[in-house]
Amino acid sequence: MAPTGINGREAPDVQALASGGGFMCLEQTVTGTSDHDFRYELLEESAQFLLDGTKHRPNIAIICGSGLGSLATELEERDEFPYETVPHFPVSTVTGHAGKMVLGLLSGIPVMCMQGRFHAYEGYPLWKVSMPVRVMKLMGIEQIIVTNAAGGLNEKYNVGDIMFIKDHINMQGFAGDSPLRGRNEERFGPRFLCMNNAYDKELRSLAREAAQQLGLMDIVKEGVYVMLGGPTYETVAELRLLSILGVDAVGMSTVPEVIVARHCGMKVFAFSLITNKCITDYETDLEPNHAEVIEAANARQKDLKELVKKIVSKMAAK
Ligand SMILES: O=P(O)(O)O[C@H]1O[C@H](CO)[C@@H](O)[C@H]1O
Ligand code: HPA
Repeated sequence: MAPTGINGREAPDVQALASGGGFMCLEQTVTGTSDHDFRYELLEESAQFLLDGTKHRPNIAIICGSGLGSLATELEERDEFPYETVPHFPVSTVTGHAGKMVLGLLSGIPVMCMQGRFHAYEGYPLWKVSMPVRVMKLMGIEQIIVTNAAGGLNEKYNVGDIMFIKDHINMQGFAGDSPLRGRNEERFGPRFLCMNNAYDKELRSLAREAAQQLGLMDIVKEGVYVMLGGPTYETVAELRLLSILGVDAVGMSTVPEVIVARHCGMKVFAFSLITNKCITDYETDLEPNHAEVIEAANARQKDLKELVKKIVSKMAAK
């Protein structure tokens, strides 16, 4: 019988781990927070399951943020895979995140959409939040569009603005956490990863071109995103601090996905839809809430769909 470990779980085979038999963080195993989903072979199983269920072979993926999932409904000849049916996948628990992988054609171009993402505040470790990105890589994805809903901290931003992300501040990284924490999987990428060009300049320039052609440039901004752990919105003091740090938009996602995408060599374009203005003074009764986030996302739905379609066409043509 296998020896029983912490919390009645099977004790980790430390020797196998040390010799590379399993790709999980030893500490996660010992603390009982890993359920072994991190192993390369299991990610291959998720990827193979999706490939077996569709004829589409996309090179481009889109992660849909809060309220932005209807982008996936634009896909033609859709194949949909609820997360609970995909081997080794976590499930989405947040309103505005349908929880499906959708493959199909966007303006005739094969794409893959994550209609709903995973967040750290749902209880997932960062590696699990971002594991679908590795599954995408194993399916052939080379370019990814990461979208989110975010609070506008830059005073010049209005609700409904679209901020192309040019850089981020990885707050979790400051505190010692990372989706890449643990033994490095060389089959995906290097142990030490540079992040100074994480957001691809060429893709951003294509996106600007697309926005220009659609007459959207007056609502397009370019700025710095920060991910906080959530699920609380920020205090006034926290927002004032972030403002001093040079943050333009505040959210609770995206950064782990971008880190993992860059680790495995994908090109990244990302944008935030500004769904609310961050409240930086004490003299107000206004309070941010998720309903307004979804409402603002719905209001900008049409423009976003057009923009993403055009960007995808340009990405496919380059
Ligand atoms: O980042 P996405 O998933 O778009 O969602 C944003 O909206 C939610 C808060 O209203 C948080 O989940 C935040 O991260
Ligand atoms: N703060 C953090 N996350 C968010 C916000 C916000 O104001 N709006 C949408 N997601």
